[in-house]
Amino acid sequence: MNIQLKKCHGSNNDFILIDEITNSFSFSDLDRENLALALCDRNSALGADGILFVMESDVADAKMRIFNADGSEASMCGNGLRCAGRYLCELLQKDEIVVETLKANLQVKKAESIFNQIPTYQVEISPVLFQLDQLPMNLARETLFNDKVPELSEELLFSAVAVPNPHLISYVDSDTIRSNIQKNIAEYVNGPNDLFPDGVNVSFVKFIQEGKIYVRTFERGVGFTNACGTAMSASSLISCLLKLNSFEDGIEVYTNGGKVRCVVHDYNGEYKIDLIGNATYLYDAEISVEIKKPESFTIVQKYDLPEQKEYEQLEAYVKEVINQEILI
Ligand SMILES: N[C@@H](CCC[C@H](N)C(=O)O)C(=O)O
Repeated sequence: MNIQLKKCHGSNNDFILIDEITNSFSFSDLDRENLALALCDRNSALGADGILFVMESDVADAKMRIFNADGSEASMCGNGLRCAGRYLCELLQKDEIVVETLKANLQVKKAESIFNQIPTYQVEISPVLFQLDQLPMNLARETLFNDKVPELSEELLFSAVAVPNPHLISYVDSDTIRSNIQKNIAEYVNGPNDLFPDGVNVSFVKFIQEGKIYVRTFERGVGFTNACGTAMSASSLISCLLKLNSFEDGIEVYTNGGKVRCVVHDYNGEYKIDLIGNATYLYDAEISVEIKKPESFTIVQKYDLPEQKEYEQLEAYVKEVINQEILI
């Protein structure tokens, strides 16, 4: 069969978007898993952090499902929702829509450009759950907020939160960011282990100054990525709870893949986060693929799209900030 796809990114967290609304593919979940394994493989002709499948929904304007590069399905993807949200807004010719995801129906809207003329979308990140059984994380306590987990480190303080995909967050200094500590912890909790039976996204965060943080994330099902939208949102929330930042104020979140703005809302102890950032199209392509043997897919045609040029200016600016604040 032939599949038309769009390659896109949010903060250089890159995705293959497959439209199951316009095309009636009737994939099974095993097909989606195998497509993710084959098409996201960085040694293949495509390569990506995940596949976004957009579909019809009975309860919202449309549905998005996200499959990680290792074929696992995640309940949410913030950077992916900006890309799928843009695609769906354009398809449905609306500026504001509701998208069904695995665990929640989320608002998406076109927003003012975050930098120059870069296409920018705002997505809702919720629900926010602190109970450890929601991640799940096996510790003999109900929640984990800025506390030690001796199984992981004798020094670092961790917070655990599901938004609703699971995140483990530690605020650290630049030396720790540059060390192998994050890699070792993240590989441990994403391998066979007793603490996180389903794995977890692991972020190390550096507070730069009020309203400005840097986040580096090792994603469950992928490895280190340029950025993770739900991780940037969860890290912003933790920064407010740590009183480093304020609720309702914009927080500029820097990553190796770019910069977004997060606004954390506190509705009487119920939290929601707005994640505002780019949704950039890289190219359109058509592949020929045997669905039972997707690893032997070939590219039939590919059209590069011009948007990345503008994004490169944001990348240059962000690189300067990271060099000053993190590397030195
Ligand atoms: N990159 C995403 C999150 C993708 C899912 C994650 N790897 C998981 O398994 O939870 C984002 O932008 O939020």
